Order: sequence, then C-alpha cells, then structure tokens
Amino acid sequence: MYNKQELMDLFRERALKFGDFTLASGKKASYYLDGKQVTLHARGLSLVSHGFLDHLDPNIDAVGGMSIGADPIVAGILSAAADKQSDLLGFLVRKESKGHGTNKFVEGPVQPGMKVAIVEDVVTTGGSSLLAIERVQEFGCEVKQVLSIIDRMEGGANRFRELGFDFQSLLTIEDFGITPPEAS
Ligand SMILES: O=P(O)(O)OC[C@H]1O[C@H](OP(=O)(O)OP(=O)(O)O)[C@H](O)[C@@H]1O
Ligand SMILES: O=C(O)c1cc(=O)[nH]c(=O)[nH]1
Repeated sequence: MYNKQELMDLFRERALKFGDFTLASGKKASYYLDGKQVTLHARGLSLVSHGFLDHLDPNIDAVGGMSIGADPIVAGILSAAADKQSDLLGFLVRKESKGHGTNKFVEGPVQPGMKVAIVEDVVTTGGSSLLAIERVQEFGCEVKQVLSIIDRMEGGANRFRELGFDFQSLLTIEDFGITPPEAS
C-alpha cells in the first residue's frame, strides 16, 4: 500500500543529490532527483505503483510514458493492477524511433481510441511528458491524466493544467524542504 512518508524517506536516502546539474530542458540546477534509484528498488516501485493506482482515473484503459524514466513505473503499475483483477494495459513511448522493424514510437498493446494516463518520475518543465503526449495523440489515444512521482515545481504542472490535463504528483520538491525557483 502507498505510504507517503516511506516514499519521501527513500527519495531522500537514495535519489536526492546536491551539486551542479544540467537538466533535460537545458536548465541548470543545484540538486537532482535520480528517480531510478527508487523505481528500480523493490519497495520503492511498490510504493510508487500503489500511489499512482490510488490516483488513476477508473476510466483509463492504459498507462504509459517516455522511456526510460517511465519504463519501470509502467511495469510496476500493471503488476499492482493485476493484484486487483484489473485489465489495465501499458505502453512505452520511445524518445527516438528505432529506424527498423515497425519503426513505432508507441510500443505495447494500447489501441487508437483508448483513454490513457501519462506517467513520469520527475516533472520539471514538463517537456518530456508533452513530447510523449504528442506522440500518443498522433497514435490516436485520448490523454486524460498526467501522473508524476515528483513535481519540481518549475512550470510543468501549470503547462499540463493549461492544456486541460488532470495533473497530480505524489510528492513535490517542497516535501524535501527545497523552495522552487519562480516557475517559468
Ligand atoms: O519535465 P522535463 O523538463 O522534461 O524534465 C523531466 C524529465 O527528465 C528526466 O528524463 P531524462 O531526459 O533525464 O531521460 P531518462 O528518463 O531517459 O533518463 C525525467 O525522467 C523526465 O522525463
Ligand atoms: O529536469 C530534469 O531533467 C530532471 C530533474 C531531476 O531532478 N531528475 C530527473 O531525472 N530529471
């Protein structure tokens, strides 16, 4: 079951690093959350998966997100959903096309017309999830929700909400006593 304090403790112990970092958006930061230290940890993935399932709209047919951050999360949610007799589906969105085989950006049993939720480990500007959303919409799915483990509170949440997506995060950077910069 989901336990916010336990998830926070795991992030603080394993994933939160201080230093000079360049982020996916090109922004500079004095801290970094290495989400995979938690999503590739048995208890961490279980907490995240149950937390996301608690927030998942019951009308959602499939969950997916941008590789590779979303990959373990999608698998964890499906495994937790199976324990509840759910027939939820998953998908992965490639950052780059493979250039061979089916050449698809969206992998998995999801079908055009399905209602989907995008999952993320960390949202900063939201750019990575927005690219995943664009690719899933081009494929023909209806994106209803965006769920993230942590919101760094640097603009992503506002972008999702302005575009009409229901955005929720399990944690924000304020849970770690860090004050976000002015969201751009
Ligand atoms: O909200 P944004 O400004 O887009 O930043 C957050 C993104 O950055 C990280 O991915 P990264 O690009 O490091 O790739 P990875 O998951 O493949 O490691 C993270 O997993 C998010 O996808
Ligand atoms: O913005 C990012 O690229 C980013 C920030 C962060 O704290 N963790 C992460 O995986 N990506």
